[in-house]
Amino acid sequence: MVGVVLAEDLPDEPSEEEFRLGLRNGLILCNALNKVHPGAVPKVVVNSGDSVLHRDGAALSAYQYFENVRNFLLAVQEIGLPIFEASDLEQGGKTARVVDSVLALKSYGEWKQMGGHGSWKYGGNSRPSNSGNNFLRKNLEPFKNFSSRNQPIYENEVLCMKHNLNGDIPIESTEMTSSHPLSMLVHAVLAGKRPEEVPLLLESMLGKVMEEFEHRIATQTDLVKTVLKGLADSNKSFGKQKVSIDSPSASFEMKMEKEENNFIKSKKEDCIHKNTQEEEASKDKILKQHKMFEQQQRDIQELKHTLHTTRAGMEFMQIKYSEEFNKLGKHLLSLAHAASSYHKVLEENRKLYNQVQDLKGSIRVYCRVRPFLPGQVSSSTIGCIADGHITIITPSNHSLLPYHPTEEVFSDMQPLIRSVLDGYNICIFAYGQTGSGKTFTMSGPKDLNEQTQGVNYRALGDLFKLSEERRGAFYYEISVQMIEIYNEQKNRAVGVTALNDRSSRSHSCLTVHVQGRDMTSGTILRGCMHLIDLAGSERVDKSAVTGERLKEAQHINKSLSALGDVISALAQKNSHVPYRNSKLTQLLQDSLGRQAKTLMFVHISPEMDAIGETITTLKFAERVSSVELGAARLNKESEEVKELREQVACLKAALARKGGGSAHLQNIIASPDMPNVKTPLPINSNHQHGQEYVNNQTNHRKPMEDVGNIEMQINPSLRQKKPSFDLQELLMANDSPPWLDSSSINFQMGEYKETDLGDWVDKVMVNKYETVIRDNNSIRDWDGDSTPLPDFFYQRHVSNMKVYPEQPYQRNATRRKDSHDFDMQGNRFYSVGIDDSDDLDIATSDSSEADMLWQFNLQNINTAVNEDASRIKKHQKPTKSPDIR
Ligand SMILES: Nc1ncnc2c1ncn2[C@@H]1O[C@H](COP(=O)(O)OP(=O)(O)OP(=O)(O)O)[C@@H](O)[C@H]1O
Repeated sequence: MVGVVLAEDLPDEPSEEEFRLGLRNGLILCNALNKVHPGAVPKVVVNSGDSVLHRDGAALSAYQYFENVRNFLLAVQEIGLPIFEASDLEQGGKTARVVDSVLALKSYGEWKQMGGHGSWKYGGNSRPSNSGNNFLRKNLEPFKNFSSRNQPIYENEVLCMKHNLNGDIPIESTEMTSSHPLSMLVHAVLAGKRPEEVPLLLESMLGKVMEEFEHRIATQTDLVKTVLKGLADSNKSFGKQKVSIDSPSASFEMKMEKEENNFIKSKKEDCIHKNTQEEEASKDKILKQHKMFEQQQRDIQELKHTLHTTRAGMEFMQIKYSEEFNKLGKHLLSLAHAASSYHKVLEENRKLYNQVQDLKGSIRVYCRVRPFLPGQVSSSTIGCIADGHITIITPSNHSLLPYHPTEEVFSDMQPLIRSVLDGYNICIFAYGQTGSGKTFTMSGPKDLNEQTQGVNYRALGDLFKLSEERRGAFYYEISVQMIEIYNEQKNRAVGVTALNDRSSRSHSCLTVHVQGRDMTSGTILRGCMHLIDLAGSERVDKSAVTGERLKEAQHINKSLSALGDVISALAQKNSHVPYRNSKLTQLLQDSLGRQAKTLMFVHISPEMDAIGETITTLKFAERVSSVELGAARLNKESEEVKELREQVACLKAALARKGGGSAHLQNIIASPDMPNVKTPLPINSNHQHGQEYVNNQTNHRKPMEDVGNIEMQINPSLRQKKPSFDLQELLMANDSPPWLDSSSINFQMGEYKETDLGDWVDKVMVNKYETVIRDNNSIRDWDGDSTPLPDFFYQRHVSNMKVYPEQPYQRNATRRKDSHDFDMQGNRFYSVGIDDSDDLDIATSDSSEADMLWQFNLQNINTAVNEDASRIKKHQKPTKSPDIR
């Protein structure tokens, strides 16, 4: 209410002592009273000096101190509010009375603020009363203890009291000075009474007073007991309270005790509340800890479960691991085995590599001199063979050459033969005049035994042996095919000539196909080796042959000439190598050239009368040895080849569904001219079987008279059934050109069937077949049915194929110097010109060219071919030369 007084204010929550000290100078009290009742204290004394006021009041003058408190008390008294004694503001005073007075003042102020309606009542210990008659003055005794100035006040009060009560009462002023209020009350009651009434009045009054006191004491006692009991019940933990009710005389003290009890109670309640809160907090904490504990238990269970699962998994993994480990061990073992085998192969290849380097760039040429035959007594023309030079000596000199058995010869060429297993194409052929020992080298003598075995046997034996050694690193399939080219046909023939009673009249071709699969990498290696025992070159006049023999000789010489041409073209690095000029060179195409390793055995005879042939042969050998072929190519199977194989398989399957002519086509597909297609010849890879096969083949070599074709030669009608593919015959048999008329093809194929040609398929058959494919984009069976071809086959095979004419066409074409490639483009044929005017001169200087002429009008046939084929029917009727047939 009063705000800050003298720069100091009471604290917000002052202690009792602070409260007392704050009120001690009376400034707050006076100001507060003035606020409530303006002008109640007209003059409030404020410290005039500069000294700072202290709560202990040391700086205050007694005057100031007393004046304010006195004025306050007087004013309050005037209003009718409960008062206190000035000493209550001193240390040890009863502050409860001060508090009561202040609270009464506060209540009074609030009542006035509300308008002051009605009578103001205060619920404190003292009840103010506006009634002057009922007013009980307070004991002002304490003021007497102050300065002398107290006396006037006291006196004034007494006077005032006298005046107020009853001035008429004849009471002595000294009695009126009785300090006890009760005396004043008594005086007031007794005033004006008669003396005889006083005892009764006093008795009655005292009785009532006693009643009232007793009643109040009882009430207060009950109240205190109730409170104490409640406190004791609710706060046993705080100990017993010592409550004294021995002083029922002081209501203020009781009130204060009550307040104190209330305060204590509230404090205790606060403590209880605080404890309760702490307990609740503790409970919450425990609850949380319990929940956390439970959660941890669950987590532990989960972890245990996970651990169990993981352990089981680990055990399972361990088992699996040990199994895998065992498997791996086995696998490693096999790999180690394969690796060791592979290393062996590598080692071997390394050795071979040097030999390959030796061979690189040239055809290896061996020269073998046949020794004199038993019974022959003659001087050798061969003087010395050393350092690549062969000395031919004159008859006057004689020389004895060291004899080299076939075993020794073979060991020298063995690495070359072995390279077929590494995917190289090999060509070994024996060249030489008749009787010079070609067959002896390649196959062996008549009385064959292990020592006299020729190169063929030894090569096959070695290949099988080597493939067996490489087992584990490589898997080999070895196939063998035997072909003999007689008069540019299918056949083997031997006959008696003047120079050799067992003269080979055909070229014998033993071909070994090898397919090896690298067990480690899966790479496919393909190699093929031709072992060729050529028919003997001879001077026609010397061999004294006529008729068929002469013709044979001419064919032989011509094919050897073609071989010479190929060699020559290779030597000159011509872009075109005339492989197609003979069956022999066609057959050797993939093994005689820039992709293969070639070895030629040149055989010469030691006889003096063979010196001419010997020199010719050696010149040919010299020519051959000068050929540079370059590095041989390794035949590794690429993806494309794999695809081709699959396509061929598809094709075969498609043909198989059609039946009939599929077998023929399979033969065609499997022919040596089909690149990278495995031959269908069923050769067992077993060594023994292979040898037996070759033995059988050798055993089947019979004198010319014994073979069927000789018989057929004797009987021309039979001969015509052979698939000679004589154009003249064909044209006579069929009006329309064979490549345009399916019937002619059927005829040819039918003829083909009859001859039972085995695995060898004439190129012309392929050509004719291709024609059909090209024309109709389908495969036509012999009976005319057609099977649609897959596009890929057409694109990959047919479109890349060239057509090679049948031999009669070539023979007619040989008359021309110009040459043309045969091609399938536009369904037209172009003649292959063979410039063979010198062919026969190469190997057979005195061959009769007239005998080689074919009585066929080349101009006519070319015209017919290049123009409308149908016109051939009408206009082309070639005449047959009587010299030929
Ligand atoms: N190196 C040799 N050692 C012993 N005899 C040999 C030798 N070479 C060849 N002969 C014998 O010479 C004869 C003729 O040999 P071979 O038949 O092998 O000759 P060729 O060149 O094949 O003849 P053709 O070309 O006429 O077939 C045979 O009796 C053969 O045994």
